[in-house]
Amino acid sequence: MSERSPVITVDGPSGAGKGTICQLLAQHLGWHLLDSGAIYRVLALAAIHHDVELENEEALTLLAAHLDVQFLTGTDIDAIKVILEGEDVTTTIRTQECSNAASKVAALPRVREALLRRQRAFSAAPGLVADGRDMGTVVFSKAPVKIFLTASAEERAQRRYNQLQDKGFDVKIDRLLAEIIERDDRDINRAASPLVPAEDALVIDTSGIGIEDVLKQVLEYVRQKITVA
Ligand SMILES: Nc1ncnc2c1ncn2[C@@H]1O[C@H](COP(=O)(O)OP(=O)(O)OP(=O)(O)O)[C@@H](O)[C@H]1O
Ligand SMILES: Nc1ccn([C@@H]2O[C@H](COP(=O)(O)O)[C@@H](O)[C@H]2O)c(=O)n1
Repeated sequence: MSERSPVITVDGPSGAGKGTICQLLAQHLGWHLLDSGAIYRVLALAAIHHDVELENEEALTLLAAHLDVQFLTGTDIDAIKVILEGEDVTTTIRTQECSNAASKVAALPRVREALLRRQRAFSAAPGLVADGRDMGTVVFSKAPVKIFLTASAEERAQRRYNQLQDKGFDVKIDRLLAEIIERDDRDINRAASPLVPAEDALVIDTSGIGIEDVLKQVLEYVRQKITVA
């Protein structure tokens, strides 16, 4: 990691608003963006494509070390394309199947280890906004600004429901809530890099707080901690 490039880490459970806030923050600051969850999602999809079992740590570690993935940024930071082995998988990696598979492969310590260098390589001038579960605790543990976003499971399920309904998907909120609880449980209780706020992170419970107000709180905190434009 380049010592001169500051990193803002944003961790938290699924649906807490990390992706939304990280994109707005990176856009506002003109910084790079790391969506680390996308890397785990791509690995899970590669495993499915290559018939690798999601519990096979050895094979998955090898796959992770040689993962042929590209993140293509156009003029717009919110239009990042994800390319796996030459195929555009931007939409496919967002399916529920990939979400669940990602949280299974992410529980394996050697897989996480194999992806560390790839994630740290995103750190570059003028700065990086890093979105994930262990950005502040492990990947960028020396980051000068650490934020942990959370919200009740019910509110996160409702947000996901609204998001999927807007996209025309027919979904059941009970099923979304059950999947969120199951994924939280796996992420929080795994031995390797569990989902937990860094000791020096600002924790923001976004339940009942709109996106603009969360962004305002985050920006105020960033300005308290480091000098930014
Ligand atoms: N504070 C908020 N209030 C209401 N809706 C929100 C808020 N933050 C985010 N959302 C909405 O909730 C949905 C999920 O947000 P987002 O994708 O940013 O979550 P996430 O934490 O990145 O989840 P994941 O880890 O699963 O990718 C989006 O539709 C987003 O617009
Ligand atoms: N730093 C990270 C990021 C993600 N994960 C795992 O991947 C799953 C998908 O992540 P999204 O942020 O895209 O929803 C997530 O449930 C985690 O299991 C991780 O372990 N570490």
